[in-house]
Amino acid sequence: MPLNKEIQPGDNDELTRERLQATFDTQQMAAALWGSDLARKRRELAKKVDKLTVLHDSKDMSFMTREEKLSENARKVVQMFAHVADIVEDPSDDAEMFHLSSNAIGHEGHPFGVHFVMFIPALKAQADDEQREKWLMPALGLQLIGTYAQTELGHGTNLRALETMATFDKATDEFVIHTPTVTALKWWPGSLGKSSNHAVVSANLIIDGKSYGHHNFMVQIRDENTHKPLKGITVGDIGPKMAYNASDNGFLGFDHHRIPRRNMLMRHAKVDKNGVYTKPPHAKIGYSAMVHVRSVMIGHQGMFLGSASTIAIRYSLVRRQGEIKEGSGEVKILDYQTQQHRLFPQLARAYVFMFAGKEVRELYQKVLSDMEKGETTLLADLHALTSGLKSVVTHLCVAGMEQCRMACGGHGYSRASGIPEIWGVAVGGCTYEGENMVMLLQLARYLMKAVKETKKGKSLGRLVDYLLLPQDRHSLIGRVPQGEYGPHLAAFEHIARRQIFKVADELTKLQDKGMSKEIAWQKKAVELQRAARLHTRFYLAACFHRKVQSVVDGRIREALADLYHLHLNYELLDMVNYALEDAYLKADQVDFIREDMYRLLETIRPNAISLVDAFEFSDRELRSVLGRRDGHVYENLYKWAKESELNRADVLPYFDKYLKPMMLAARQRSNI
Ligand SMILES: CCCCCCCC/C=C\CCCCCCCCCCCCCCCC(=O)SCCNC(=O)CCNC(=O)[C@H](O)C(C)(C)COP(=O)(O)OP(=O)(O)OC[C@H]1O[C@@H](n2cnc3c(N)ncnc32)[C@H](O)[C@@H]1OP(=O)(O)O
Ligand SMILES: Cc1cc2nc3c(=O)[nH]c(=O)nc-3n(C[C@H](O)[C@H](O)[C@H](O)COP(=O)(O)OP(=O)(O)OC[C@H]3O[C@@H](n4cnc5c(N)ncnc54)[C@H](O)[C@@H]3O)c2cc1C
Repeated sequence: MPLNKEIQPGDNDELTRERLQATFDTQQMAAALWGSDLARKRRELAKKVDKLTVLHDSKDMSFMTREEKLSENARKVVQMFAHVADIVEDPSDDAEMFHLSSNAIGHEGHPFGVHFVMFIPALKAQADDEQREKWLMPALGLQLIGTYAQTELGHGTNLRALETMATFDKATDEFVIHTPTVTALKWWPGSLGKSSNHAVVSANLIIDGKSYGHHNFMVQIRDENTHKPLKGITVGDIGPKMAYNASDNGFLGFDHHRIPRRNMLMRHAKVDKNGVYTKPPHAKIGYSAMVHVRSVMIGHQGMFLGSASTIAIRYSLVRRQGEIKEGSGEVKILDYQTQQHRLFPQLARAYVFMFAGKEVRELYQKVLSDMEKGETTLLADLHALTSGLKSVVTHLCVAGMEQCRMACGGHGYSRASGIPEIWGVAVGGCTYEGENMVMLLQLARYLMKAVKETKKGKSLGRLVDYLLLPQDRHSLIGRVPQGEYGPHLAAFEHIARRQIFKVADELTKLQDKGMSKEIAWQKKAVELQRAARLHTRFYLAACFHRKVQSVVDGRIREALADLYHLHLNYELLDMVNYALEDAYLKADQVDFIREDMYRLLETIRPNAISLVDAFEFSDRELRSVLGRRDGHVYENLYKWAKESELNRADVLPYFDKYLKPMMLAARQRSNI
């Protein structure tokens, strides 16, 4: 059977020649990336969105004001829901809906962003059956628009310091929600500023003067008809951000606002009409909406990096600049080793982040179904895994996207490339859902506990089983036949294990000297977050290995294995100091890794375009002139620039108002 190579009439010949070199079928690679069912659904929904003009951007968002962006995306999201039954197979499938939303709306936000990402998951996990009936059904049916209001002006990370109060009033069977200080104002919730009319609000539960810590409450914030804030509620937009400006992130304050007792989400923790409090089965069960987003972020961040890699690699095959051999003509910039070294490792990361995203979602679903039965054993594992992945993946994604931008030279800096907006959205991920450093330290806590168990000969969980294995003193990289990469993966494991035990020992030594546990933790915090990063990077490499092993088609497995081996080499070199510290690797082995990496760059080069085609991002979804599938970049860059609002007239008023008078005056002075 001929291989599918994504060639279409009207494509730039350069790209067609590139595509013809592929050693694999791109649709089969797409199936490996997304899963065959989702890959098919994505392809079909993209075609349908192409035909539905009401879902198309009315103009490029780069040329819009913030209010125009909000209005445009509100229009599109409403149209999207109006046509949803004709476009997707299963509107309750988050993945399918997310891809529809990426195609039709893009990534700059819309009024239902946090509604679907946090508000609904919070209700699913934390509302009891009666409450689900009351709010979840209307929320799914779009009868209300919700947000998740947890962060305050004064505190986002330290949830124990949140100040918003929910004081139980036994006499009226109500909670009084109150914002006692300016720092207690809710700050940041997506779509809160101008769009939402309901919020899941985190507030300190106070009964008879005793605080029970923060819990989640359903609060209606705006009138359903007039959309005006309800009495006792102050709400508004927090202003423009680095990116994500079609979202109205907002502030929210309460002045002794009363809600019924049954508005506390009571699936796990409960308060009865006498003010008797029932504890949840796990203290952090109320954090489940955050864990949900962390788990979905991994794959989505992989998509962002995949988008940037697609843009940069396609453009690098159209752009010619300079000669490698004098007189032989200008080369495609992707033929430079430096360009390949800049881009292919990012492509490999995008692949593994998407694979890890899939694995972590499976674990999340398992934990969620366990939670339904009151079983919470795996919650700590999931929290540790998502905390580490969330932090490492967002950090590497934005670093990788910046490489992609720079790899596009000047045009990468233009919004026409599409990279600045997705970079801006992705970089937010380093902060939202738990600031990265803080979340790494959460994983480090788990790892330190795991060390304690290991010393008793036990494992804390599957993710840390490797801590029980003995440490090898020397790596076998370069000492086994070429083409065997087991020792590379073993090196990731070695580096992670060594750092984890090293910092655990250092903590013990400090405490043995009389230092408190908390101060010792502070003294070793940087080393602890390093341990968490190394553990996560080992997890990612092992995940890539599992994926390659699972692929049945030989051609796909071979092409994926090239990316996997490049990933092993590139990441090991990035962390090589850890392996040199204890002479686990020797200089000749590091040279071996480098040379193998350069070899792999050459091997991957002919497959480069098909490896990015396999993401199957439609042009509508990519929103990039540089990353166009057909490769017709230059004529379209010119067309795009002409759309700039500055080109509406040859002379703009500011010239007559400021510059002309200044120049006239200068000329007059020089004539005197
Ligand atoms: C229109 C159609 C659309 C369709 C859409 C379809 C669906 C699409 C789906 C998803 C899309 C997803 C994203 C897509 C990307 C798009 C781009 C833009 C989107 C923007 C959206 C942004 C949303 C962002 C929202 C937010 O940011 S909400 C606020 C988040 N806030 C935080 O994360 C706060 C961080 N802080 C904390 O979590 C905690 O305070 C802390 C740091 C963990 C410490 O907590 P605490 O003080 O309470 O605990 P400790 O004392 O430190 O620890 C005690 C023990 O508890 C353990 N622990 C802590 N947390 C947990 C947990 N969650 N689970 C389990 N255990 C936990 C901890 O480990 C300690 O254990 P111990 O054993 O060591 O004692
Ligand atoms: C785009 C975007 C969307 C958001 N959407 C929402 C939303 O819908 N709902 C919502 O409730 N919130 C939302 N947020 C808020 C977000 O969750 C918080 O900003 C985030 O959790 C970080 O908290 P912070 O702002 O308090 O940072 P801070 O904690 O003030 O972080 C500042 C610095 O202090 C360090 N630091 C803080 N604590 C520690 C510690 N214990 N140990 C070591 N270092 C520490 C951090 O590492 C960081 O370097 C959003 C934020 C963004 C950017």
